[in-house]
Amino acid sequence: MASRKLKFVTGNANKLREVRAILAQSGGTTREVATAKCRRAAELLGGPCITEDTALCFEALNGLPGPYIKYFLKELGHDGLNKLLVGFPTTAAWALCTFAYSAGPGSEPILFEGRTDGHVVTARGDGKFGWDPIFEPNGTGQTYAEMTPEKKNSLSHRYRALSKLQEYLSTLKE
Ligand SMILES: O=P(O)(O)OP(=O)(O)OP(=O)(O)OC[C@H]1O[C@@H](n2cnc3c(O)ncnc32)[C@H](O)[C@@H]1O
Ligand SMILES: [Mg+2]
Repeated sequence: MASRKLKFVTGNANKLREVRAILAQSGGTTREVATAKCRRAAELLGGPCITEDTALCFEALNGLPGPYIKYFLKELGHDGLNKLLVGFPTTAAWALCTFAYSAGPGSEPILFEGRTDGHVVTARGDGKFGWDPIFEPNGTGQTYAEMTPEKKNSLSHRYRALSKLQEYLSTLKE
């Protein structure tokens, strides 16, 4: 199957420089992890599939733990993740969700990213899901764990990525 590389068309070198910088910031590694997972899933399934990866990125640590958050959370817990940032000038962080769609084995996965910006805080709320208690999206005054599911799903990294995926899938149906 022909690979479908997406091309950014511009005659403006400044646009290109800024788009490159912003994409690099959103994590080359995150996209590599998401692409590899989806490619492998499509091979194993022998058909089209969707996978999802979630990263939690600390500004003070240049985006780490990023896609490795699962292991950091497991080993350090909510408290340990807060302690990681002691001594740094900022607790700013962003949650990044990457959906990957593959049309089937050998077909290059297409990625859909959603980002929500916020801060890492001392755990608050009823934490049933991962790092929800320690992530407070900007302007909400609540951690993900303190929000109703409806509220989280109206502003979350996952909601934003899924909107893009949904839009793409709706164009395939035509
Ligand atoms: O099989 P997969 O889909 O990979 O599921 P996973 O649990 O391994 O998930 P990831 O590899 O994406 O790792 C992300 C980590 O972040 C956690 N996580 C993912 N989405 C989250 C969210 O919306 N709120 C809080 N924690 C989340 C999740 O529990 C993992 O510990
Ligand atoms: Mg995983």
